[in-house]
Amino acid sequence: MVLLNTTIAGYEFDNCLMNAAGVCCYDHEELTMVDQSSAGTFVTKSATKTSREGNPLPRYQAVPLGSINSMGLPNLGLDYYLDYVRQLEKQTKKTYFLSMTGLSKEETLEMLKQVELSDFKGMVELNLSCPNVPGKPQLAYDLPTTENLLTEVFAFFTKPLGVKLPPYFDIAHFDAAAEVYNKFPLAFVNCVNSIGNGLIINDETVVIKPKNGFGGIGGDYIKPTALANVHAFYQRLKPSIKIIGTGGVKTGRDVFEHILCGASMVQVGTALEKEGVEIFARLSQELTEIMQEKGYQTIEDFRGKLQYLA
Ligand SMILES: O=C1NC(=O)NC(C(=O)O)N1
Repeated sequence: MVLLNTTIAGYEFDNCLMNAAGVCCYDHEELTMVDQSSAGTFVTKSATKTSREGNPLPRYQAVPLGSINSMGLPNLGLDYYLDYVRQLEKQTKKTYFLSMTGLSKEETLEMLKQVELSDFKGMVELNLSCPNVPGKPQLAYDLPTTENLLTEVFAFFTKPLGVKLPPYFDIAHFDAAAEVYNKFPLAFVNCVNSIGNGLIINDETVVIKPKNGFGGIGGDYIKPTALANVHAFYQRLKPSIKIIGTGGVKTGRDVFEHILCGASMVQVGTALEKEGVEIFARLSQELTEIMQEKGYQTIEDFRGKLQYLA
């Protein structure tokens, strides 16, 4: 009997699959679709203190090998998502993820203080990596500022909290970033957000309007980078900090590889946008078949057990 359950920060999930923030999670309708699918849970669209329109359209384009987006954090505001999840928590034992990101340190701290004072029972995914707000850098590429923020966060925040990270590309950066994250009681790190500021061209024109076409890249293009970030942090972080793997997942084999690299949970973005929530049942079935073939009962039988060449 194969089981796809997983645990993060003492919270049990009956399935190790969920949406990636930003995909199928903008409003009650989309969140309900994920909640009622085979996914183990959902994460909300990254919330800011107040609702945001986001960037001008067209701001998302699917392409054969993935996607490009420069949404610009369109969302309905923290209260909308917090109230919705708190209502759901009254009806079920499931643990949900609330994604958020302030456009300033003050805004981030203010939102987290509001969550801390609420009866929210789930986990926070603090997005430190949005590449698409013009003029705003991907915070987690600035490690001193990130360390300063997390120091102020954990001075008061006691609920489970993880961070959504951008992809790093240099071993020295994996080392330096892990050194920072290991200083904090993080529940998880989520590797990776889209690869920021890519460019996709159709004939002679960019395909999205914001930032002259520059946008975050997802899908097949980013799986090698996503797997490397999952494994690099799995190798470097203290065991209490779990890894969520995101990036390039569209088959059960992709899920298997993320877990092999060390992921305890796997999020689906671009492929979910393309296929809809039925993808979770398909991925679960495909992963189950792979595990059965290999004689694995649970994901712990192979999580992190990527083999190297002698
Ligand atoms: O963190 C984010 N990553 C993305 O790729 N896009 C969204 C956005 O633009 O809102 N945010």
